[in-house]
Amino acid sequence: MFRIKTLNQISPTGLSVLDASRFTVSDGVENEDGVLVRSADMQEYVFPPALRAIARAGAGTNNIPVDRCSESGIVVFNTPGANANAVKELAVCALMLASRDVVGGVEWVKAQARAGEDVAKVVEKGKRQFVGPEISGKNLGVIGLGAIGVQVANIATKLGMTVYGYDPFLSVDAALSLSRLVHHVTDLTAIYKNCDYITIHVPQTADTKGMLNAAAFDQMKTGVRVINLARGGLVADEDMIAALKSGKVARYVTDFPDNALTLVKNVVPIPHLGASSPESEENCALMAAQQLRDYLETGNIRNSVNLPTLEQDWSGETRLCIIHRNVPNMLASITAALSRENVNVENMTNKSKGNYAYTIVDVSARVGDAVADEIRAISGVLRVRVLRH
Ligand SMILES: NC(=O)C1=CN([C@@H]2O[C@H](COP(=O)(O)OP(=O)(O)OC[C@H]3O[C@@H](n4cnc5c(N)ncnc54)[C@H](O)[C@@H]3O)[C@@H](O)[C@H]2O)C=CC1
Ligand SMILES: O=C(O)CCC(=O)C(=O)O
Repeated sequence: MFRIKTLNQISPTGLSVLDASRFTVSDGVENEDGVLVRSADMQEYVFPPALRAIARAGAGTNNIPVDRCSESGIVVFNTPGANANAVKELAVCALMLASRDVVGGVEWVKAQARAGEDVAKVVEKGKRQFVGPEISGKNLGVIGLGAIGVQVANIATKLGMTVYGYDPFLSVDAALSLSRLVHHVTDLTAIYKNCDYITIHVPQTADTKGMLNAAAFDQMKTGVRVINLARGGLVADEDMIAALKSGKVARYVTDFPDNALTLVKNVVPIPHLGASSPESEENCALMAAQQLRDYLETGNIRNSVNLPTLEQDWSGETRLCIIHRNVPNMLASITAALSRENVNVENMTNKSKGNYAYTIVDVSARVGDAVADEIRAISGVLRVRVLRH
């Protein structure tokens, strides 16, 4: 029986793949084998001894201490692309909110009604103050052309915008999905200099934190409209507030409001709704739960952010799943340990990702803990699991 702890509300459709005969799922289980999480902050999370995997039902993993997980042999999964359509649709809405002062107008109409005014009459007089430009014919810069950025760039071309896209690590899949109408630029300056609207869709990492700062705003057009549905930390708050006050930035639509920003004029704060559609919540939960289930039951890894994708069909009686550092001599040490114990290897696969690697060894015998302990003792091995067919 595997114990799965949920740290956020996870769609029941996703949880339904965790069969109750093999999985106990709740927010109260202890010494959990796996965690299902959305945005809960796990940075200070104390890992219980049994914890082997964390599945993020979503894209961003900056709420998870990924380096600490890797060092503890804990696999971190996410669900690439599963919520991209929901974010794309909110990005279209954000383009409108960045242009037309719908939010200001709605607040004003309600205030008129509260003040006892005849709303139907006053709107015609008052609406002038909420005029905003159309997006058609304007330039949009998309920073980050991953699952979301590509979809936003493509749909914006259909809304009559001229689109510039920037991503120094553009994947082949993303490049193939990108409309040929999108101008792919290799320098952020091209985005800053040319664009009336800029939307950012990159992960928050040490490299991207605060990338939209005073130096970036200085290069942008006066009156630029900025959309951030990615992460709050990508934008330097103080610099954004100064840019809004000076008129450099005409409006800032953010899915990550905080107290410093929320009441500043021309900020449109959205309560992190990017992935909040039933479709996206189901897609993410399903993918996260399936990946977690498969890893716990078979050792196969799909869509991990800290370990390679590695799937091997079962062949043999016992499966050894070994997470180790990506350094020379590991495979030789593992196979030497197996041959010392007279264990025959049926099938073996090894793959690496950055500083870490993963090896699955299927062996014909029903091996015991002694073999696993011998492999655990190899310098560079971080975690060994023994699964039986
Ligand atoms: N508001 C919300 O509810 C949601 C927010 N997000 C956020 O959006 C981010 C992007 O999501 P996806 O597109 O699904 O991820 P993705 O991993 O498919 O795409 C991210 C892209 O950013 C690019 N990138 C990385 N560093 C860059 C840099 N310095 N400059 C330009 N491009 C850079 C990568 O090469 C990649 O193509 C997530 O990391 C997450 O933080 C994602 C889903 C929902
Ligand atoms: O689970 C959510 O609602 C947030 C989604 C998100 O921010 C992400 O997938 O990175």
